[in-house]
Amino acid sequence: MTAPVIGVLGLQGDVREHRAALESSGATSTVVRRPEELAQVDALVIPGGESTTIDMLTRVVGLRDPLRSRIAGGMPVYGSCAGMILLADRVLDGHPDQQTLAGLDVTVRRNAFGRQVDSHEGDLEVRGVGGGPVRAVFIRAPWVEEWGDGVEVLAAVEAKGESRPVVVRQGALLATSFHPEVTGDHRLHRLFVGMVTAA
Ligand SMILES: NC(=O)CC[C@H](N)C(=O)O
Repeated sequence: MTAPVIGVLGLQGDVREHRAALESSGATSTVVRRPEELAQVDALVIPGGESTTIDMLTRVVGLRDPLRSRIAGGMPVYGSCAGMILLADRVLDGHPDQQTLAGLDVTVRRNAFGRQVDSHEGDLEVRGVGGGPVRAVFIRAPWVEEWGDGVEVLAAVEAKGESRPVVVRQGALLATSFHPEVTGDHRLHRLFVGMVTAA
């Protein structure tokens, strides 16, 4: 079987690191910055950054509607951090003008972990990812506050007295609150490439 072609949305964030992680997980990777480039890919990674900025830039470059329709049409997408926010159907603490690409039946809270712990790390068991805990690097990260029946919670952390999902999956959509591309551990990218191959 030929390797799936997975695009990395190249408007902001760790584009090079995501591409390297995808390539080492058996995919061919490419950068997506224009609608013509989106049309060439089987699947997409949306890196972290600032969700309001990425939202604004997708509109500027004419990618917002093509992205929304590819996602609604079942294209596999992995969103990390701001990418999780962009996939969410509902956002708490968003900017008043902020919109998302939608698809994932979750409500996410932006910057959920609060000021004292803007950035932190921890080891997490992720369902479906073998080989021991994953080092999770959270940077002004969101968490999932509500989720629909079709959403599988693959990992959660305890915060403010409750269990907060930080890795979720719904069909061909995968989202993490943290940044796996910065640790050199490619198991989450491998999970996603497996989802793309199966789709
Ligand atoms: N590391 C990140 O992607 C941070 C996300 C950012 N706080 C936002 O709301 O978009």
